[in-house]
Amino acid sequence: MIVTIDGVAASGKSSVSSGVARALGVPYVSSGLLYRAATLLGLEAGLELQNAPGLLAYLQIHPLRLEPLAGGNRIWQGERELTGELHSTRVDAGVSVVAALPEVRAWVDAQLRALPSPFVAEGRDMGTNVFPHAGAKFYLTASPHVRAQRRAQERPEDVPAIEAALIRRDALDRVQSAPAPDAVVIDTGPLTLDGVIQTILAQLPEQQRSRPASSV
Ligand SMILES: Nc1ncnc2c1ncn2[C@@H]1O[C@H](COP(=O)(O)OP(=O)(O)O)[C@@H](O)[C@H]1O
Ligand SMILES: Nc1ccn([C@H]2C[C@H](O)[C@@H](COP(=O)(O)OP(=O)(O)O)O2)c(=O)n1
Repeated sequence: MIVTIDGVAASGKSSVSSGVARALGVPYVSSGLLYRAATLLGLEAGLELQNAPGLLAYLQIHPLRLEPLAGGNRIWQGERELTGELHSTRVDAGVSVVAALPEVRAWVDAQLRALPSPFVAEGRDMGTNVFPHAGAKFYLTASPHVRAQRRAQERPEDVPAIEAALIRRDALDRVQSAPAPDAVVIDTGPLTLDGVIQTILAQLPEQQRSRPASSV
């Protein structure tokens, strides 16, 4: 079975997906990391981020490999691990431009659809576009201020600067970020991380919840 967890930036998608995936004993798949890695490579290559043909040609020559694990996803370009470089302010600022390119979206979607299920997939359009037949779909929200306060633990900027950047990115990502009509929408603002994870686990079909945890 595929479980999708979509939502706005810093709503808790990757932390929640990791917790749900661990409980189910399956990997989780971070689609955002592929957009982030494409952005990093485009910036490093000095490409205009709107230049879809140039970016795709570069990605064909330097393919990326996503390693989905329950504990955290890793991403590689050959022997080089990019994971630790993907959550910088510079990548945050450029990634929405890259994610708006239909050619790049098709490239990401093809990689995701080639992955063997079961898994938990997180991003923006997992439940709408990439895995519309997923067995369970969730969509996480929280106010920009709550999200900025959370992100401030991980970024050097202060809360107002992070909040402004999140609002800007919400607007740029809006097209692909609508919840699936059959997704359960969860406001994570009043909940702890574990509270969100338990809310999702409680709504999964019984046979899914009782899967023994494996060592993924
Ligand atoms: N319900 C929650 N309560 C408090 N902090 C949370 C909650 N959900 C996520 N966080 C924290 O907020 C930050 C952003 O979460 P993350 O999983 O990276 O979000 P996303 O993948 O949507 O960008 C992380 O530091 C995470 O630990
Ligand atoms: N399925 C997806 C996943 C991410 N994106 C875009 C939107 C976001 O701005 C970036 C980065 O997404 P990611 O989930 O890694 O990060 P945030 O939670 O937004 O901080 O990629 C997308 O358009 N579609």
